[in-house]
Amino acid sequence: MASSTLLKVILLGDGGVGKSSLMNRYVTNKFDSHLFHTIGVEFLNKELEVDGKRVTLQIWDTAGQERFRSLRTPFYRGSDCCLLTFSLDDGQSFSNLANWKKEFSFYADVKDPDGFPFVVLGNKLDVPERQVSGEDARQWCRENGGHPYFETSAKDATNVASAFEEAVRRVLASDDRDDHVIHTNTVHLQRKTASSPSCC
Ligand SMILES: Nc1nc2c(ncn2[C@@H]2O[C@H](COP(=O)(O)OP(=O)(O)OP(=O)(O)O)[C@@H](O)[C@H]2O)c(=O)[nH]1
Repeated sequence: MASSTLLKVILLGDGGVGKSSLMNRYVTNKFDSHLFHTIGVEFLNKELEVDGKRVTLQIWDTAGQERFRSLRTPFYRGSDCCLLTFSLDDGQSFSNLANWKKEFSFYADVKDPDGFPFVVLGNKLDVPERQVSGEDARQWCRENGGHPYFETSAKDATNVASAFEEAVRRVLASDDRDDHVIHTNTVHLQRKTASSPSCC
């Protein structure tokens, strides 16, 4: 019987840092330079194999703008991994990482935030006007739980797949629960496409 592990990964970070773009780049390999702000949450599924293990990644993209807070927070529970995202050309989005970690941990009911599989993404690596150095970002990660750090570009696809794969590795390393396993002859997961995202 073919089986796959279902993992829920959630993207958080300020509005405009590139969460939707990262999800779209990873799942559909496309980039849109005129994306609208997300309202609430959307998700796409991606199937992949990591270290010989089949995984169905359910990627949840959330609205980063403060006014959508009450629409996104109900979807944090049950996340296996959280991608804390900021933009390398926006120092404020980096300063806000701690708030995002706190908001996620509260609404997802995470008892030990530093032990949870967070992965930090500094996006828009392709933009020359950089405001956050790699050293500052790595230091923040070291001081806040030792989370892995990736500098990505949704625009030119740099490091996007590596970041999601590392997220999967972190979860698999931290979690052997059997309740993630789905059997493909008993459960049919509908593949979502970028043209018809699920929107809540
Ligand atoms: N140059 C460059 N632009 C990017 C990159 N990623 C996203 N963008 C652009 O940044 C803008 C915002 O991207 P989104 O993906 O909508 O950002 P978001 O974090 O989902 O925003 P919210 O939905 O408001 O939370 C869009 O114009 C994107 O085209 C990147 O890696 N490089």
